[in-house]
Amino acid sequence: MISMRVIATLLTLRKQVGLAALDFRMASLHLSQFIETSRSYQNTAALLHFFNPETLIISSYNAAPDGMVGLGSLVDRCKNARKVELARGCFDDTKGALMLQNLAAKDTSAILSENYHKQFYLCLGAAAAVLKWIDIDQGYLITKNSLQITFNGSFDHMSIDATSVQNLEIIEPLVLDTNKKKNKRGSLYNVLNTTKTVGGQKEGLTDPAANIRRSQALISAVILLKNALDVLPVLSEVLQNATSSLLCNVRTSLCSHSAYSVLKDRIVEVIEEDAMHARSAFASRTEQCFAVKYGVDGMLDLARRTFCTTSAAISKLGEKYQKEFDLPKLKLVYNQRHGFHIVITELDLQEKSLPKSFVQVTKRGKSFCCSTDELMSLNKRNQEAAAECYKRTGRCLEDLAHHIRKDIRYLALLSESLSLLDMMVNSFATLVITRLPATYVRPEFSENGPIAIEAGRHPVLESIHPEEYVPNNTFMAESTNLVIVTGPNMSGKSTYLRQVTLITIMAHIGCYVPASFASFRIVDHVFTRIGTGDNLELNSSTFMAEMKETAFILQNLNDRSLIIIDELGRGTSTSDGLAIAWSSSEYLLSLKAYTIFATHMERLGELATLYPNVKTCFLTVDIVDKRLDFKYLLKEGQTNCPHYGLTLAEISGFPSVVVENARRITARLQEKEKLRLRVGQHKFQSLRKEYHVAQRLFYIQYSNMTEATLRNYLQTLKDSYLRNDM
Ligand SMILES: Nc1ncnc2c1ncn2[C@@H]1O[C@H](COP(=O)(O)OP(=O)(O)OP(=O)(O)O)[C@@H](O)[C@H]1O
Repeated sequence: MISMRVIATLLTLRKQVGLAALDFRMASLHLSQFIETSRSYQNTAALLHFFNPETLIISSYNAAPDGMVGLGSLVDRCKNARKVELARGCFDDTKGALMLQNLAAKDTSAILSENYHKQFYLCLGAAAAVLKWIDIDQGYLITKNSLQITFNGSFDHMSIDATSVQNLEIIEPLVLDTNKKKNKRGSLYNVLNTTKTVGGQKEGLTDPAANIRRSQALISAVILLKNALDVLPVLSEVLQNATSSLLCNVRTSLCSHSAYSVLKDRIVEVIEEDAMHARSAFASRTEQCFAVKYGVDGMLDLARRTFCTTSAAISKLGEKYQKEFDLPKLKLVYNQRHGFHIVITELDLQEKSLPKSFVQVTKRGKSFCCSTDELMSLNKRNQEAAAECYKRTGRCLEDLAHHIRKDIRYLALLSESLSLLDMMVNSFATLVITRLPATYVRPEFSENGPIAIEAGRHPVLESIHPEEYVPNNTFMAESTNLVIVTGPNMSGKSTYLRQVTLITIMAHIGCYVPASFASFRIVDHVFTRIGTGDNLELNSSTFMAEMKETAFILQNLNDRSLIIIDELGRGTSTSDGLAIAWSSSEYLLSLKAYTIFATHMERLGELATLYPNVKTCFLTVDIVDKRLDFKYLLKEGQTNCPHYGLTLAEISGFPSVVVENARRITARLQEKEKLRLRVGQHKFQSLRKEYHVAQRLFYIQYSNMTEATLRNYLQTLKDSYLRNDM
């Protein structure tokens, strides 16, 4: 979820929604325009939840189209946002397009062409309103060519609703550990969050409200910019042989652009060639004080001399204390809050007490922190000298900053490209390298092909127990679009469902995936229904929550959705529950969307005898010494561990007479079931066989088998058809 300093504008017309979200921290504007498929604006709500705006601007005229609930209730759901109503005239799409052309950091001819304008007039209108409001009401003016503009239509991105983001533990883990704290390593975001740059982490620009001294921030920004420009020649060399269009684009737009070398020459007229950004407080302070070249400002050179003299005096004072008090391990440490102070551990004190002249004593862990009158006075002079250096350096850099600002569009491109490379290298590529020897593969994509994953693994769970994790395969296609997964409690059903979804998401964000092979049909919406207990806040019962979540999925899915349902219909009577699960499945299998359904209801598996596009799978479990031995291996067919409920009851200490009686009842029920199923199976068996052969032949088009392998495959297919083994 993006937080803070986002202002969003909404404009709707019939079922179309245009949204503009202006993010102050990133100096970026996100435009979206799409057809709202949900009557209660669920897609729009998901987007607003993602942007989490502090202000939400809507048009004062927003009549609800037929059958829609109206914007009012949606806007009320954004509890953190201040609502602002503007006259419809402020949402002028022509003005919006002109403003964006003027403010955009990149060339906008592609996205603001006449075609685009006609098609996406709602989000352009929304953009006009937000830009007008920040100018007139807030007094902010956005500099020309400085705004990053992104556009998401409903056709080229995958949306994940807020509940699914929680269910899949994408940003934060659901499970609380024994200390009631969330396990911070347990989410997909934690696994991928290994980027090194600020942009890569999506943290963004400095918050104007933060209490950072202006000149210090300026010096640090200029040094960082110089360091970024320094790496461009190296980057150009590294990308020399790159073949991907993305990397080639980075090389041509960054490394060969003359604007960057001109900028660097201008910076090194003022800044020392070897000025580096340092992370430690002490090193960064020294770097900042000495960043500007000698001779640029006489007063600055004088302040530096005082800074050096006092720093040297402080260092000598430390040596003096070591000898005088016989404390060879005594250290003088610098931090931003206290400046220089004495640090000595209990152990190094060797049972001596601290000298009387040591004042302001505090204890941190096993160390004492303190100072002396002499050190405090030197510290003060040293701090004043540093402050004077910052002030003077800041002034020296003002001209330079003015010059740099003119090139802001190139800086925006530089920051965006380096953040992108950071994400690709330090997050995605690092993930692959650090998980070796576990395999991560480059996923393949097809327009209408299957989702096929070989030896797929859960990216988060695998990182916790790499040796023990059992990989599993997945195959879903339009001809097998409903997969029913059964298995006892704790056999790994939920994990498998989450694993398939997380692998799909990773593939769609451009990351390698934990599998030995993976191919995907483009998924534009992920839906999940995973029971996580009652929603106390909304006072919904388990059943009600289940129904609401399922209704949401059934109302909003489309042909390219991926749906995972972990149990449905448990919270009501057995017959009603099965009826709901059965009819929802029938609805889902009649569409082109792909669904995986985990359930304890074994009867749901009968769907596979009626519909050829339903596949049943089970997670294998053995019973050893009356105990369940979980294998976590997914196999095709019905469960290999029938009546595990009875086994569990027996292990739990049920009287044997009760268990025996239960076994007799189950056996009688099963006999009747078998008879009924035999009739059904007989009727559909030959049809199913032919369907499966046709399906396999059809999907050969998406494989890249060699001719020899293909011949082999066809022969095996023929043999199993003749053997009746399909
Ligand atoms: N493929 C796997 N390899 C190794 N361990 C696994 C695997 N899948 C699941 N597990 C382990 O099994 C535990 C139980 O898995 P999970 O919660 O998915 O079972 P479940 O069948 O959904 O249970 P329930 O029906 O009670 O919800 C997990 O916490 C995980 O530690």
